[in-house]
Amino acid sequence: MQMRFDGRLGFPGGFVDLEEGLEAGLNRELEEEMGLDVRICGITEEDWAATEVHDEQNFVSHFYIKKITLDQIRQIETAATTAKDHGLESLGLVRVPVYTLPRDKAGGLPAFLSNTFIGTAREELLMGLEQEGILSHAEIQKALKASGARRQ
Ligand SMILES: O=c1[nH]cnc2c1ncn2[C@@H]1O[C@H](COP(=O)(O)OP(=O)(O)O)[C@@H](O)[C@H]1O
Repeated sequence: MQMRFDGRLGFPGGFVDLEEGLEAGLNRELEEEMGLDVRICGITEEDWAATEVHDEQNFVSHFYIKKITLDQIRQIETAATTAKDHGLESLGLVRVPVYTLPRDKAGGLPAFLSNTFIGTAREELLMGLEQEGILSHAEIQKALKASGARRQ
């Protein structure tokens, strides 16, 4: 995820121009915000995961999930600090702790979830973790309970 300019956590992305198309617009935003080399890890239609209509705010959001290797993650993290929007729209990439610290049962993912997220980003994170089999539904519920946050 990334720390946004407004101090909230969210996913890299942004508004897409009608004429450019969804994946092209997303890849443009990923390049601007985190310096993603779209020739190596570009997003395609096959990575689509969910769509949500936001009636009150008058927009539709699309969420994509792409599995990449640890090497690719490292490359992206290294490039991110030289991206066009680094220090402006994006204040840095953030890895998500997907464990709970046994010490206090609230460190790790529960503590991470108690941060402030933009829009439905927390929901999207949890959906992605479950959909990709990284955490079970029960593990997510447990982390949410320990975090004091409620699933929307
Ligand atoms: O990661 C995300 N998940 C879900 N919704 C998001 C995410 N990032 C931004 N949004 C939503 O998209 C809309 C525009 O967000 P943002 O504040 O980034 O654009 P802006 O800077 O052009 O106003 C907001 O309504 C926000 O709630």
